[in-house]
Amino acid sequence: MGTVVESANQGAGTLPTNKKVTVIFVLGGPGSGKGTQCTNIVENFGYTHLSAGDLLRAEIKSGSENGTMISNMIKEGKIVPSEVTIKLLQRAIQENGNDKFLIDGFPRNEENRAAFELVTGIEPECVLFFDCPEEEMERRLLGRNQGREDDNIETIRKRFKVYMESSLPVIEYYNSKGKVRKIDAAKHVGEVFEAVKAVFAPADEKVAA
Ligand SMILES: Nc1ncnc2c1ncn2[C@@H]1O[C@H](COP(=O)(O)OP(=O)(O)O)[C@@H](O)[C@H]1O
Ligand SMILES: Nc1ccn([C@@H]2O[C@H](COP(=O)(O)OP(=O)(O)O)[C@@H](O)[C@H]2O)c(=O)n1
Ligand SMILES: [Mg+2]
Repeated sequence: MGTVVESANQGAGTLPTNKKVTVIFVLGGPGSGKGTQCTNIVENFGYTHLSAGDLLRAEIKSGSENGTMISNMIKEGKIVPSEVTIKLLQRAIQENGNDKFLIDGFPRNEENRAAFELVTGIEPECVLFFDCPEEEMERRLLGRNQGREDDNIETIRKRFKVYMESSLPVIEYYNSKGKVRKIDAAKHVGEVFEAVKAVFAPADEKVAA
């Protein structure tokens, strides 16, 4: 299995402004620990973290004309139309000085995936997939305490259904292209990060460590 560093030229894409970037998609069910591990990766490997959910929540707060629509979709656990989310991601990439991005919680369905590829021309370097049993994800979401309107049991069930029906096929698509790095996300945060590090660190560094 190639590491991120070994295959550094495969994941590049060029945005309309000609900015060349490397992108890793960070996927997994709601509550699998995507955001938590992205924070660790940022601290250790110099990536910039872009959470699609965070960008959508910021868009609601900014008083955007799409705010009510986005808010209603999130409360129902539905996936916001790609056009909206991709614009936010593109803007965030272009405004940032970094050229290495973790895109967390996107693409969440086939429409997200195909539209992003078409609009940005970016192919992900690889896909980090946090695999976690539903009952553990449910426990984590109910204990998250971030005041999120979608972290209630009714919406959580809807999000799990959307994940199974719409998001897992995207992971399967990338798996068939050999891009998925599957991580057992049911373990403690530190243990999960050890597995994440193995994806990022080149083989020679692993031997030296
Ligand atoms: N490995 C873990 N074990 C236990 N709790 C975790 C773990 N990873 C994250 N959490 C907690 O679970 C909740 C969901 O994690 P988060 O990173 O927000 O997941 P996601 O972005 O995939 O929804 C948070 O309260 C977080 O602190
Ligand atoms: N690509 C995306 C990502 C999130 N979202 C919406 O934002 C919600 C929260 O996403 P999130 O990534 O912050 O949620 P977690 O998986 O981190 O719990 C999702 O349930 C969707 O309603 C979306 O519509 N499209
Ligand atoms: Mg998250």
